Amino acid sequence: MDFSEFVLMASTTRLNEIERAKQYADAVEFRLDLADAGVDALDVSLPLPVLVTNRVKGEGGEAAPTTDRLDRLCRAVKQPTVKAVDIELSTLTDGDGERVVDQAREHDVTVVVSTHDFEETPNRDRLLSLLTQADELGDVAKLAVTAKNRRDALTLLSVTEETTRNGRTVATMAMGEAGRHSRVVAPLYGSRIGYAPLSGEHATAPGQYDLETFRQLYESLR
Ligand SMILES: O=C1C[C@@](O)(C(=O)O)C[C@@H](O)[C@@H]1O
Repeated sequence: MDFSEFVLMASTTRLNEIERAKQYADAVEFRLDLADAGVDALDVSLPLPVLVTNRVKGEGGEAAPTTDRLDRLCRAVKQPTVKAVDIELSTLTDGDGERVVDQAREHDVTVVVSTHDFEETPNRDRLLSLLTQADELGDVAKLAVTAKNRRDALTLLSVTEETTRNGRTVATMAMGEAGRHSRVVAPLYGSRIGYAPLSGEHATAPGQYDLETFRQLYESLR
């Protein structure tokens, strides 16, 4: 997956949902940290390409910050169905996430370098700096922040437009109610990934649209 165009990810913990997701999604985000199944569940052929995420606690996930978390990601990228892997920027700058990137490179798997802020939307300079750092360490620079008001959403959209114009591949979204619309609008400004659960009750982040709604809104806007 090269993310040269927008990719709508069905975000899921259950790979048997893929058949249903196929109707609306371009790919699947498998949330290893939230799933009952382990890496072995990926050892099958699936109808959509998989982005694997093993989100650490503190960035919206359930995985403890152990070497086992990264071992699982390293094993996952060896599965032929896995075409992209998510690793947090903080794991690359303060942790030992580099080996996940090395393993991904070896298996021709795209690296999404992510940052999450569940409290607020940092200022414009900080957003630009996070996206620039992430872009330098991976293939897609991803930023999920919390918008408290429309101005926050606008800041994120503006940063998305600027970084895309400068040739970077980014994925952005504002979590929470005030930023909800940004999930379907950000792709118009260059964001290359949207995340949506098959149904609202299985949301993996605040303010997500369900998959069908996301697809419909996106198609009607673009
Ligand atoms: O990091 C992201 C983005 C996300 O947090 C969102 O806001 O849609 C959803 C997560 O599943 C994914 O790993």
